[in-house]
Amino acid sequence: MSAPTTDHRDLLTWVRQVADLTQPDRVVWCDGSDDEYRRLTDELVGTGTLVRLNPDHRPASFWARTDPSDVARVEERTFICSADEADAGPTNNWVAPDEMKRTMTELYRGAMRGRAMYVIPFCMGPLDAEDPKFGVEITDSAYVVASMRIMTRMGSAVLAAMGSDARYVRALHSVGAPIEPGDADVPWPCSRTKYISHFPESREIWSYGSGYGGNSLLGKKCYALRIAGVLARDEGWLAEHMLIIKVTSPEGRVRHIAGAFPSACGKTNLAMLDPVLPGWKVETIGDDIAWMRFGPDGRLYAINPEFGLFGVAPGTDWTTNANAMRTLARGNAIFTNVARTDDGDVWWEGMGDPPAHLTSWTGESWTPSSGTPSSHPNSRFCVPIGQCPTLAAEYDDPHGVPIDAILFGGRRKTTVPLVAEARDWTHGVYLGATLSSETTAAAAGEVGVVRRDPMAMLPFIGYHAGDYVNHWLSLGKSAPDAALPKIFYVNWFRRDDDGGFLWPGFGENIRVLKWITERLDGRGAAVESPIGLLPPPSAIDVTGLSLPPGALEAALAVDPDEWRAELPLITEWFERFGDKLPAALWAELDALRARLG
Ligand SMILES: Nc1nc2c(ncn2[C@@H]2O[C@H](COP(=O)(O)OP(=O)(O)OP(=O)(O)O)[C@@H](O)[C@H]2O)c(=O)[nH]1
Ligand SMILES: O=C([O-])CC(=O)C(=O)O
Ligand SMILES: [Mn+2]
Repeated sequence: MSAPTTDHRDLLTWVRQVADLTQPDRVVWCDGSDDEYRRLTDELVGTGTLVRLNPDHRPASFWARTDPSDVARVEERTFICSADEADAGPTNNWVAPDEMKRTMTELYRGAMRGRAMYVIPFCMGPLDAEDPKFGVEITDSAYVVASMRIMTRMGSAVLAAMGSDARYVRALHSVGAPIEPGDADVPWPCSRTKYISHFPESREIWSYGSGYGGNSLLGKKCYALRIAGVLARDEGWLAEHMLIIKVTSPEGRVRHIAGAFPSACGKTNLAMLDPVLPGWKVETIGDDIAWMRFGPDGRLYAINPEFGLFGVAPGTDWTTNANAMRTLARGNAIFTNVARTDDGDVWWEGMGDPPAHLTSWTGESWTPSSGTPSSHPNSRFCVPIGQCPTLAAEYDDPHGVPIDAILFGGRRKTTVPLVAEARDWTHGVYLGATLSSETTAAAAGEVGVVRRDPMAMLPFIGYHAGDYVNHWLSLGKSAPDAALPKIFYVNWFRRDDDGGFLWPGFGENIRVLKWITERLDGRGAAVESPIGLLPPPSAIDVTGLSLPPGALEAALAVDPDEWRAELPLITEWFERFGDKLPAALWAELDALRARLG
């Protein structure tokens, strides 16, 4: 941590203006060094925000508990403040930019009193990219600085690369909890008033009141999806909520697959898949965000703009996601809202049998008979992606990897089969635009409610959702058909009558990926169905898998009655887009209705 070593005038001016407004005790320019990280985490241990875990179990790792009101993204308090209200569309909250800035300026006034104000220069994607995507986050949270160091490329090297005039996204964050003279700080400062605001025209992010990941690590959803999405629309590329993997067959055939699933619906797990089929290899490139642009050969190339993993803890175990467990075993992790064992390790639901005693995410003594989960369902681990044993060598390549297939997936108990293939790009965009999923604990609000979530981007589209699906359609026209990725629709979460999962998921998902790669190779059997091309059950390799009789058939089934019941829901969804809904998507819906009879 040092004085600014930059002559970037615009940045220096902005930092001074923010300090004048927010009145911090001191301004700290973050250099991203190990020393700085050690100092910050020591301070956080001092304030009780972090608890150091037992280094025998978890080297250089920490346990954090949030305020119980500050545990997830707050979609109700997230705003797209475009100049024109119409540009925010039917799926976003909108407030006029001037009005939002007036309101939030008053909230920021004096908001950092008694605190340090940290300046974090960061870059989304490799620094040696042709057009590096810089940002600077100003925050009064040391937890945010420590987390941003794991999640982004940040510090002195970024500031140097920005030179004196690089364009950057201004990302301002305050927990909104000034410390008045004589008052003590609390372990998790935050405010009841929360705003997560985006100004797409000026490429600014203003966040207030929350310290939780998606609301405060502004390089992630706010920049890499909502602001980058607007840039992508204007510049002809895609900023998507997708994992990226490299899949190698036993014959050595390499395929790259991107997949969009809503929050807490399986991206991190698929990104780190440990294949059960012999000879198959899956390597990780990204687990949450993909930036994709067409290369000179007409193919779509994807990079992961992030530097770390911010994964859902519950359900993560040696049996479900051994690679995540291996990544975490190397240490350097921050665990938020999980439970702590008496000997200084972490535990969460899904990690085998519970220990006899824990300290729960709310800080209370917990035993298996407590009757409540020990960890919050949206508890998270934050860890450098470089520690992932399956990280692909291509991860750092600024040109990215050519995408062969795109998966759209949701969490549906019924209706949606294990896998279906789109007939063509337009049909695939239709499948993405009508994607539905049950809500999860990743966002504040009710859990388990089916909602439409276009391309798993509902909370992250920074402009009109109709323009967004149109952008997808028009990109399909800009490349030769043969070069476009094939699109598939998947659902790992279908249930049987007793409520159990019909498909075992996790490492077994390689069986579905195998069929997908066979389809890419022009092999692999497929049968027509009203919703797309389906594998006959015999086309899924179930060697070594014992499923209950009829389970695979049930997982793959398309029930016309269930799909007829979807039609009015899809119609209602499309009507929300008004005249922005591309005619081609209405035509797809009409064709589906006709096929269902
Ligand atoms: N049954 C089943 N559950 C799964 C599967 N994959 C993931 N899950 C569970 O779904 C939850 C969320 O999975 P993640 O992989 O963390 O989801 P994500 O899409 O990365 O979530 P975000 O980080 O919020 O974007 C975890 O509890 C997983 O254990 C699967 O194939 N089958
Ligand atoms: O953004 C967050 O807070 C966590 C996350 O990855 C998601 O919700 O999709
Ligand atoms: Mn994830």
